[in-house]
Amino acid sequence: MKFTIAVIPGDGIGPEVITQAKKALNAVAEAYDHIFLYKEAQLGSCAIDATGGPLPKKTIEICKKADAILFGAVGDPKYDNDPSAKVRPEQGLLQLRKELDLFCGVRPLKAYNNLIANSPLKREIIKNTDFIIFRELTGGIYFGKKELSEDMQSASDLSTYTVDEISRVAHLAFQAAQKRKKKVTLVDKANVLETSRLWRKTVTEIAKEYSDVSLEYLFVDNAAMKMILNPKHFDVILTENLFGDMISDVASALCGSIGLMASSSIGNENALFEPIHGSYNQAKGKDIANPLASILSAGMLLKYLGLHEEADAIERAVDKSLALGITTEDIKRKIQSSTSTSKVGDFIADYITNQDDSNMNFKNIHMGQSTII
Ligand SMILES: NC(=O)c1ccc[n+]([C@@H]2O[C@H](COP(=O)([O-])OP(=O)(O)OC[C@H]3O[C@@H](n4cnc5c(N)ncnc54)[C@H](O)[C@@H]3O)[C@@H](O)[C@H]2O)c1
Ligand SMILES: CC(C)[C@H](C(=O)O)[C@@H](O)C(=O)O
Ligand SMILES: [Mg+2]
Repeated sequence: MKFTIAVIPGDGIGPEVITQAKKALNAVAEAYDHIFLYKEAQLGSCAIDATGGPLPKKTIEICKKADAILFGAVGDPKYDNDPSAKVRPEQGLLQLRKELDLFCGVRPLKAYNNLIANSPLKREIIKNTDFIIFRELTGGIYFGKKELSEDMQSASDLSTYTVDEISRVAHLAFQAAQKRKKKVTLVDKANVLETSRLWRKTVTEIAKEYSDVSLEYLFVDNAAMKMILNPKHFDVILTENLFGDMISDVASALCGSIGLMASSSIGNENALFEPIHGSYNQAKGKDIANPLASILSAGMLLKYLGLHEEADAIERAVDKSLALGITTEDIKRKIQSSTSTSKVGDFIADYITNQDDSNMNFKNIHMGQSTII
């Protein structure tokens, strides 16, 4: 089959990790006889440099025409460290989410058996953790009116939610729970925020349509604590935009590194796939960033296109790289040395091509100073 994929490498480590995800997609294309046509587009700091704005019109056009979008990361310290900058790279990503109405952020977290020792949590606490965050992505405080007073002595960000905005993401969360352990945890701050109370009321009503799914409520501060003390408590977490951003980074740390956590941003017409991490500019160009979150995002993209077997091939290759310890430094095992971003990508692509490891020459895969055999 033939698919057009919009590819937005973005800033910092974005291009490096997206190169590895494309290697995996190319290996899938070859092994399963598909054609992936890549249309590259700019977004973020690189787009500001090239066009003056973070989201060129051309990028929107390319994304709208594509079957799916693969995205790296945005952000640059020159904007992070300048609170008065009016144009910012992140605005490009937020505008794209809004423009394409990508209202549902899906962020799965699974504890890999081969990485249990890399978790900051005790083995018995992290083992078998498997939950998924449904994060509302186009509403709330991210998109409300922002104001800075003329004397610059006060500022405000407005958070607004409508019943419709809450309902559409809630339905997707309940439907996902029906295929999993049948439990939705609504994470909010209903003891303080009016928007959270609207979330509770709306989600409680919707839950009646899913009698096979149980609904529980947790305040976000308690949820963050529980995620560390007892992550197995969770199945599907449903939450608003800002809380979803925060708890997904907390979740990513549980399995050992944010460099492992993939995501999709789903709308009715389009879908974008991206690692949840940022542009990690300290690592830019060093070939040390973990590419697995991007590679796994490419796997989610394949599932979205209906290519389930192909997505499984990516997941198997990732599992194998973890089993063999062919990993970047953020998840290396104590007794092993790490390898580079590009070598991890090469391994994954080779493994997909060969479908197993019997034809592979591991001697080519250098583990820092040593080789793995
Ligand atoms: N979706 C996005 O594009 C996105 C997400 C988060 C942050 N940002 C932007 O990225 C820039 C940097 O933000 P930040 O430092 O807060 O977050 P970050 O995710 O870029 O990095 C935080 C830390 O996570 C680790 N990390 C991140 N990606 C990794 C990878 N692939 N492999 C190994 N370790 C990894 C590193 O230890 C890093 O110091 C900012 O400009 C921010 O706005 C963009
Ligand atoms: C870059 C930023 C706008 C973005 C967000 O806050 O949504 C990021 O942190 C994420 O998690 O995708
Ligand atoms: Mg984030």
